[in-house]
Amino acid sequence: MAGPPASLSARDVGSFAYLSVKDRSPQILTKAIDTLHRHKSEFFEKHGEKGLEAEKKAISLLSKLRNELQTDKPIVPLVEKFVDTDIWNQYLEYQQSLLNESDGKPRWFLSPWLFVECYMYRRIHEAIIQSPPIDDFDIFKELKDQNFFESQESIIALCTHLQELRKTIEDLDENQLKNEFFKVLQISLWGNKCDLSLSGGEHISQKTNIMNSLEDLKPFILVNDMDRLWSLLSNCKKTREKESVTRVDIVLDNSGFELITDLVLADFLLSSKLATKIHFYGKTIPWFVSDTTLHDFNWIIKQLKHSNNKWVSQCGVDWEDHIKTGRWVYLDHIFWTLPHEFSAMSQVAPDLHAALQKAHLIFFKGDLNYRKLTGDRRWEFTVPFHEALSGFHPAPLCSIRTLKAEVQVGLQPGQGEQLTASEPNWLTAGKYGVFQFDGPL
Ligand SMILES: O=P(O)(O)OC[C@H]1O[C@](O)(CO)[C@@H](O)[C@@H]1O
Ligand SMILES: [Mn+2]
Repeated sequence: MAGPPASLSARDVGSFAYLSVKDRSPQILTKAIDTLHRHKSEFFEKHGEKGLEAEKKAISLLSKLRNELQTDKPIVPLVEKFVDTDIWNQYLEYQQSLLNESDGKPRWFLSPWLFVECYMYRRIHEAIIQSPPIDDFDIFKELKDQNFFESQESIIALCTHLQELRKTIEDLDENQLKNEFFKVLQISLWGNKCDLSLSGGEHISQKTNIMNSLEDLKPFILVNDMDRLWSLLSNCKKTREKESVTRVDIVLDNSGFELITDLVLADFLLSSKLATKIHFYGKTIPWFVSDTTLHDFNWIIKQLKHSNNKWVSQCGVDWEDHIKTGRWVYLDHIFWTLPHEFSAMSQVAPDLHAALQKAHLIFFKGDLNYRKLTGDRRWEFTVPFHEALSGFHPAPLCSIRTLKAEVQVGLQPGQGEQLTASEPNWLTAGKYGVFQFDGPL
């Protein structure tokens, strides 16, 4: 049997992977360096001379990293001891083992894009932890926070919608509840347009009320398995015994506006009783610019709670309560910031895999999760999603993702070709989206 197709890689000159490594990644590193510069006086105030030295050290490490990338140097092992250092270095050896003699060592413009891109963010983290006393500095924090502040109008609209809905939710009939479920799902999907790594760290936020755009955006949903999600969860609700649990896990993506849309979805699942418990998974270290860490998660809920808008602050209060009462649980795991595709999870992180198996449904938010679900490979557009998952089926799962990388499976025959002919960048502009489900019918 033929193996899976080749990985996306910057070795394909002109591909999105190539352009990302060539242009976007150095741009992100430059911004990171600039951020350190701008925080110089803050470091000095906090730590005195030691803070200044640390800032210099981190900048020089990041400049070195940018130079390695731009001159296509071999990928070198991580040096600083951290919980995942050995796993990373083993993975590097594995990548080395895949190469022919003539290719030499894994390199930025040769190796799989998923690997080198994850590696870049892991090296950024290494530069910071090698620079105490500023070793807990989140270099992307201000960008994430800015995205949140700039999306205020849309956040107010979402929180108002949710609070109004909660008042009457008990009175809705099946069909009305289904429609509301579909609305919060679509809000969460389009929330994924707002990541900051696609824009190279340039501001991108949700300035307008997303609620008004849902109808207009429907044609851009290329795979729409929302009905299957409804069947699954409404069935759980109907058949659930009194004290038993329906757990939905959400593998989070970006903080800021997207996180709010995910929390709205999670709140709706509880209020509608489609679920009784939510597990959120975030990142342990700053990742792909805008991804959610525990700090971002707590920060955002606190911000909401202290808002002047009564609906927004009500959301903050309710959500804090969900956490206190254990209906919402935030978890992180080092696996989410490793370079492995998800089909390797049962081997690399059996504990996480076993935890996910206990969910009734898992949502995977965003583009990077989709790339890891499908192994970031050059699949034909019509390959079934189930096949592209390459054996990763811990529980029924659904990718909620706007397309920002050249991988898409599960399309109708001819659909991909037609889009390519009419819109050359349909795979990467974040304009199209999918709800792609895998699980028993
Ligand atoms: O936040 P998301 O949706 O995972 O997107 C991450 C982005 O980073 C990339 O990995 C490229 O750098 C793209 O796949 C995507 O544009
Ligand atoms: Mn992201």
